[in-house]
Amino acid sequence: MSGREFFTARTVAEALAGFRPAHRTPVEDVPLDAALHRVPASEVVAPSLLPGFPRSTVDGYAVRAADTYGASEGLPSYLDLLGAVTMGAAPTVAVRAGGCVAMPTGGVLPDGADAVVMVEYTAETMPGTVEITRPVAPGGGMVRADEDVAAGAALVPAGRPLRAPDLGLLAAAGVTTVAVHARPRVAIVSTGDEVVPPDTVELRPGQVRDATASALAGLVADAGGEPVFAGIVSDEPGALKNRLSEVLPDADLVVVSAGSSVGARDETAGAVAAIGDVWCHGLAIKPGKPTLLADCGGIPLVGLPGNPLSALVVFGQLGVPLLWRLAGCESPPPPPTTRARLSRNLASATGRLDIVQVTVRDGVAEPLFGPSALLSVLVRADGYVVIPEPATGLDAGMEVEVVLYR
Ligand SMILES: Nc1nc2c(c(=O)[nH]1)N[C@H]1C(S)=C(S)[C@@H](COP(=O)(O)OP(=O)(O)OC[C@H]3O[C@@H](n4cnc5c(N)ncnc54)[C@H](O)[C@@H]3O)O[C@H]1N2
Ligand code: MOO
Repeated sequence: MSGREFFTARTVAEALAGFRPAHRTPVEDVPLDAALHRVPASEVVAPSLLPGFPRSTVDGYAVRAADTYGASEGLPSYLDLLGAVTMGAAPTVAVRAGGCVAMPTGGVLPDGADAVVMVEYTAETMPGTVEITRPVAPGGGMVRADEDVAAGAALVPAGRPLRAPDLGLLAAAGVTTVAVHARPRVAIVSTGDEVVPPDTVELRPGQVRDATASALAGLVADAGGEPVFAGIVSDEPGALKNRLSEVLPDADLVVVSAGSSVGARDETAGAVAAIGDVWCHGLAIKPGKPTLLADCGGIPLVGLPGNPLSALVVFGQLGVPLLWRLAGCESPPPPPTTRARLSRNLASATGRLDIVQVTVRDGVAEPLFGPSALLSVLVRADGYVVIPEPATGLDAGMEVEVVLYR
């Protein structure tokens, strides 16, 4: 191994801050039913006010608030019933002093009215007269024409993945297509002479089925990307460089797993250096030290460790934020978390980010140990605890934040 070492070890914080290829996916128009979780390329400005008319929020009577001042059960105000508003239609009658108009929830407030008294505080004791037993302030029981969305206001911001209520507000405003960043296409390349496709029935001694590509495709899809399986490349010199040249033109991000350690057959760093600029080779993270980041003519490339567990941990920390950024989102939606007490001490080295898999039961986070060659550790975990770069460890009994898997 002499002479072979990682040539630029960086911290994860440095990588997140410093490895920022400018590439963004192109913008496309999609209909609302395909827009969930997509990232708007620019803010969508409301074409008109919402709700667009002053609107009752209760069943009752539209009034002039001043006509209800001082009203009580003992001393009601008496108002003339001037008519009724019909749902989905313009009022045919206005409210004048001393009068009121029957209102359904969601109806258009008639001219002259500035509030709606709830039906519970009224009584129609005589035909044509309404008794009001509680006062209402101006603006009570109604919303203004521009109270949901004002003129020129943004319906949804740029750069934040669309959520279900966003789709509702866009629909309410009559916006039925939205300009979003295309899903980043992520070319997933596995390497290694021993790695064979998952549908291989009989394994020869030493062969392993490609576990990483399928799992990475799941993480990519979860983060709004489009996984593209780019096959398994042998350790033969030149093979990886050739495959990378083929996949780069159609990719927004390239992910290569294995071959980035310091072993004699580890070809990734050489192949990548031949076609791009290596930003770092070696990252201060456990697991995942043999990570490589490169810029291949503007397209980011992440070289992941061979162990599937390590590959998935690193992709979660670096690949996922990178993927969102490619799609125009700088602050991806945070994963769910929970607070739990740590069951035992955890050691770390200062300057290194540690990701520790845990189970969580009854508020206790129990670390799962085992070499990163064991993918089943990730399957058993409920989530992970981060030991931050400056820390030398975490103490048993401490309350920690567990990032949960969904
Ligand atoms: N002398 C040292 N040896 C190792 C070091 C080190 O620092 N010094 N680091 C270890 C760590 S940590 C890891 S992680 C691995 C990473 O090595 P590579 O990135 O070069 O990956 P490989 O050696 O090719 O593979 C490691 C392991 O993972 C299996 N593998 C690879 N690809 C797949 C796949 N797609 N699906 C399933 N399994 C896969 C492969 O068969 C190996 O067993 O290096 C350590 N060694
Ligand atoms: O860092 Mo390796 O990536 O620990 O398994």
